[in-house]
Amino acid sequence: MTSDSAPLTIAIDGPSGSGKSSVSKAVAARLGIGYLDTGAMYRALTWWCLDQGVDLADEAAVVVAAEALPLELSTDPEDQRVVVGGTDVTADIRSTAISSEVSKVATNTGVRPILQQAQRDRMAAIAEETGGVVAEGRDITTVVAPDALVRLLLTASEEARLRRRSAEVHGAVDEEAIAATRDQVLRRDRDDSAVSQFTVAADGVVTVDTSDLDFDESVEAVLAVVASLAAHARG
Ligand SMILES: Nc1ncnc2c1ncn2[C@@H]1O[C@H](COP(=O)(O)OP(=O)(O)OP(=O)(O)O)[C@@H](O)[C@H]1O
Ligand SMILES: Nc1ccn([C@H]2C[C@H](O)[C@@H](COP(=O)(O)O)O2)c(=O)n1
Repeated sequence: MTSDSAPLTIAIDGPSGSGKSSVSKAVAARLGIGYLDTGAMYRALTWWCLDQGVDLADEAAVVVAAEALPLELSTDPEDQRVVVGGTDVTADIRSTAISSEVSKVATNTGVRPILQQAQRDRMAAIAEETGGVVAEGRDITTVVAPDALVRLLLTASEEARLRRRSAEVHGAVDEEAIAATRDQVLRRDRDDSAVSQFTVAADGVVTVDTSDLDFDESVEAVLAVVASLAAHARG
C-alpha cells in the first residue's frame, strides 16, 4: 500500500535492443516525470577511463575512476545530455568504440556497487523533484530498486532486437548490417549477463514482450501496466 502522493517509481530492465531507453523516455514524458538512463552511467565511465588513459583491464584503476566520476546527467526525458568533466559526451558514448568496450566496465564487480548506489541516490532525487522516475538498465528491478512501485522486464526476440539496432545504427536491415550489429547486441548481452539477470523476470516483475509491437504500441503496453500496478498499489 502507498499513498496517492508517493512518488511513481518505475524500474525497467531488459536486453540490448529491447527498446528500454526509447520506450522509457516516452513513458516518462507521457507521465510528466523524470528519467534515469543507468546504461549511460556505465558508458560515461567507460568514456572517462579511455579519455584519462585508464586501462579497462586494470580493475582497481577503473574503480578509482568510478569513485571520482565527474558526471552530469540530465533527467528530462525529452532532453538527454551527458557531460563528463565538462565535456558533452552525449553522442560519443553511443559510438561503436564505447559500445564495444562498455561491458568490461559493467562487469567490473568493484564498479557495480558504486554506480548502483549513485543510481539509487539519483532516483530518489529525481522522484522528489518531479513526482516520479523511470529508471532503466539491467539490474534496476532486482538490485538498484527492488522496491519500485512498478517493475517491468521489456523483452523482444533476438531477431527483432537485431533488426531494430541494425536499422538504427546502419540504416538497413540486410544480412550485412545485421551481421555488423551482432557484437553490439548479442555478444554484449552475453558478457553483461555474467553480472546481472535481465532475460527472465524476477518474482513480482511483469514481462512486456515487444517483439510483435511497434514503438507506439510498446509505449501503450508499458503505460497500461503502470496504470494497473500503480492503481493496485495505491488501493
Ligand atoms: N517496439 C519497437 N518496435 C520497433 N522499434 C523499436 C521498438 N522499441 C524500440 N525500437 C527502436 O529500436 C532501437 C533500439 O531501442 P533502444 O535504444 O530503446 O533499446 P535499448 O533496449 O535501450 O538498447 P540498449 O540497451 O542496447 O541501449 C531504437 O532505434 C528504437 O527506436
Ligand atoms: N543497470 C545497468 C545498465 C547498463 N549496464 C551495462 C550493460 C551495457 O553493456 C552497458 C550500457 O548499457 P546500454 O546503454 O546499452 O543500456 O552498461 C549494466 O550492466 N547495468
